[in-house]
Amino acid sequence: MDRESQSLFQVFLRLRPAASGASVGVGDRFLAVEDPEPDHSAPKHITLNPPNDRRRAIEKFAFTQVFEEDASQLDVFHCTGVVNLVEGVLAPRGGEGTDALLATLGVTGSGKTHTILGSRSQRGLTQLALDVIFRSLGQNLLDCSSNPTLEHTISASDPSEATVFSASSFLENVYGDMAAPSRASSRAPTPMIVRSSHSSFDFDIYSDGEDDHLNKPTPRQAQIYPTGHSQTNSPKSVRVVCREDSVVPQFPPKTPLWRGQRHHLGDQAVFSSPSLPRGPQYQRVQQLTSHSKGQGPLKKHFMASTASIRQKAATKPDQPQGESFGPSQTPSRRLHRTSAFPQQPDVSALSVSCDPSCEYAVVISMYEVYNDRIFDLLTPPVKSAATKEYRRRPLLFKSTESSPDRKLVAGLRKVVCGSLNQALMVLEAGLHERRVAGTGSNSVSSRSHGFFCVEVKKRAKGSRRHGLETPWGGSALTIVDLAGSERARDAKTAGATLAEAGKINESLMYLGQCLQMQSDAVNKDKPNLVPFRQCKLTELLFSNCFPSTSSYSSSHRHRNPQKAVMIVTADPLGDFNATSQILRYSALAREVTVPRIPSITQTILTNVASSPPQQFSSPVGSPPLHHRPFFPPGSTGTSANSYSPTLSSSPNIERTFSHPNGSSPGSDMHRATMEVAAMEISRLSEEVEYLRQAFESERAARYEAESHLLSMEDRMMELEQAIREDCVAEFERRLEIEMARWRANMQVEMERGEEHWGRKIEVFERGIMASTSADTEEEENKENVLMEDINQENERLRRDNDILRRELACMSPTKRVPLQERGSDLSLATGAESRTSSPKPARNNKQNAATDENNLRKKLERLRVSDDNLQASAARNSGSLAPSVGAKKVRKLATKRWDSGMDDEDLF
Ligand SMILES: Nc1ncnc2c1ncn2[C@@H]1O[C@H](COP(=O)(O)OP(=O)(O)OP(=O)(O)O)[C@@H](O)[C@H]1O
Repeated sequence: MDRESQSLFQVFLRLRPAASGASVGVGDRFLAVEDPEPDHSAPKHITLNPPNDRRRAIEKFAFTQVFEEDASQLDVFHCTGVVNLVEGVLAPRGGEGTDALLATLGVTGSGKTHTILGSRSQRGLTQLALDVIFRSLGQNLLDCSSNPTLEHTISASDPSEATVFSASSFLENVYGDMAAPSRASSRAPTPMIVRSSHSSFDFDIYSDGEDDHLNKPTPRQAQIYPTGHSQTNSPKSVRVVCREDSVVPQFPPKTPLWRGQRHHLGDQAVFSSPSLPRGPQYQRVQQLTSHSKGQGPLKKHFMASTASIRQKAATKPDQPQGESFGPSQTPSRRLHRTSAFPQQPDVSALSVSCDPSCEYAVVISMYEVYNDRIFDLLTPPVKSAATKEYRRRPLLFKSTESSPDRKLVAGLRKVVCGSLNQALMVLEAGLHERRVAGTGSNSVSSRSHGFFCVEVKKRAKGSRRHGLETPWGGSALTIVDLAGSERARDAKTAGATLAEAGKINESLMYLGQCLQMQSDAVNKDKPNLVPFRQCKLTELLFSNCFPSTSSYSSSHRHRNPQKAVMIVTADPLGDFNATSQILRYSALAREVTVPRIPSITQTILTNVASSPPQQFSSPVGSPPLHHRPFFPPGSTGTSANSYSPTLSSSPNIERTFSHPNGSSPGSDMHRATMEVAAMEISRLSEEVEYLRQAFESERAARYEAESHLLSMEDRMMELEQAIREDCVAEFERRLEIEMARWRANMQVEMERGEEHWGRKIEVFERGIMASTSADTEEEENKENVLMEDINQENERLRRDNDILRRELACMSPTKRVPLQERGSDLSLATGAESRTSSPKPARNNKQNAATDENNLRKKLERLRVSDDNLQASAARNSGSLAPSVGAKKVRKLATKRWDSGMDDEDLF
């Protein structure tokens, strides 16, 4: 058995064409395809020349086959043996069939999705495989519309706890789901206008479905990509949109295409070998598909147009690149009309045999592996009550009761399709849910590993006739579009998209380990210990690769290990490091050659007159080996031409050395051995020299790095110091500000307090004043009463005075009544009356007058005394608080008294 057939995967390499308008060779093309070996029509080997670094090793890789840039979708379809895979699944010769896996692997933007799902005008391997399957099944295919119990019976015999739908009910549900637009979370629309995030102008690229249009660069485009780099590799993150994106016909059509429709069934058993040699047949295929050769990298596969319709964050100029839109931002759901699906390449001439004694059913399911979890793409997300976000439930990859020996994705939604169109529409619906985002490397970059499963169920015909439903068996073709590895720097991803990229790269790393282990195992005849349980992706890809060893297997039907094909895609003008890494772990064989400059060894070698052809064989896929000197292309000297190393067709690489002149082996064996030894010594010493130089340069680089590290540490310390000082200064400045503010506040508070107390004192004073004035008023009232009394007394006395004066004036000395007889006022009055009524004798008149005078004086004296008393009592009453008022009154009284006194004196 040859080594290639022992591999778990056949590995093909497909090179992506350069961006349209780019001239090959202008950019740094680092990958060269070796000419096919004489016994092979197609190339199998490539050489990887590190750009701009002649000291790096030149690596050679072997693949099952290499597809150059001009290979069409049909070439890839034929030569990768998809038809073989389909045949294995249909099992025309009876039995359960063989599961098949077809996957693409590569750096982001290298053309994986293009290969698997095609472009707007070219179908991908998925559509072609589906076409062949439906065409091949023909009349043996059952449809839910004609077999109402089909759905039920498939569901009953499905081992994976799946929910089975008929295509018509599923599509009606999906396309009639009015809530879908608001919740579809994975794909946002691509705007018609594409803006370069680094340029100030709009950059519009429209596709009208014609390849030529796509391939012609606009003047602006040519300006942006003058050196031939593809857009997808451009750091300018240009988004490519298609005109049809904005004019996608309304769906569903008025007459649903799936109702009562059966696809045209091609003739049976027209089987074409997928392994077309590169002879006339290959040429014919190339001629047939020559129209598709102009595919440029600007084309989108037709599903990608859906993706672009719902393109996410990075396509919006104002959105941070790579970020996903929320569900609410997703506009209406627009899916393609089946007539809008591309029809080319045409595989109507192809079909494979199916088992004529069996009836078949095609069941489709889709899921994606995102962040190492499996999500069903055909089950709509459910709105979470807590977060109000649409979420999908992750599914388990496990053994179920019905499949104890085999792990399956449990709980998927599966759709029974009766025609190619139905299958394409289900595929479209599933892709609609798949996560994509625009990154700096690819405008429609897959952010998850997408799995498209076509289960071909099979059972013996006529089992229903006897009322017994035989359970369905069968196999599946799984088509996988892996997410691309990417470098965050190039992809310019951030946030969630960056985290996604981390998970993608991690799962691809595990996949790489598995692939490397399998190639090591094949090359070294070691047991196949592939560590595929490290992540979901590798589990899904590898767990069916091995024959079942479970104890259950005896009681269950035997399953063949799956047949697997991996198509590695690479852009020869893309990122060298990322591409070489993928090639390293995916290649079936690898050889590393240390480059050397022609030296004295060559001279020795050229002087060797003759040497027998020598064959050296070395295992490949092992850690880098240093083989015989390899003369890089372009190096001078005959030896470069003489020793052109080639990788053999087998994964085991062999190097054959032959003399250009084809001269016969030397007669002297010893001499030949010595020459070979000399060659080897020379080579080894050159290698030693090279390694010494490499070591020296590495050491110098290390010193440089260390000194750089030290200076960086110093710089860090300085920076830290500066930052600390800045912090202190800032702290002090703020403290100062705070203190000033505190002081100002304090001042304000104090003023407020003073004002407050001032107001309180004022109120208190007003209270005191109010009480004082009340007292004063009372005193005044009392004084007024006294004054009134005094005034009355004065008035009375004045009257008395007047009376007395009148009496004095009117009275003759003889008739005058002596004053002493009037002891009191009353007696005065009565005396006056009595004097008027009884006159006295004249002899006593003088004496009486003198007495009267004395009486009057005494009386006046008494009055004066009574005034003093009044004054004293007034002073007593007024108290200490109003002495001035008392004094004033006293002075007033005194004035009155003296006025009265004057009056009295005037009287005398
Ligand atoms: N063989 C090809 N012929 C023409 N165009 C191609 C080819 N391969 C890739 N392209 C173009 O290159 C661009 C990127 O390709 P694609 O989306 O398939 O990359 P990818 O590897 O799937 O990227 P990712 O991993 O980010 O999803 C697309 O515009 C596609 O049309």
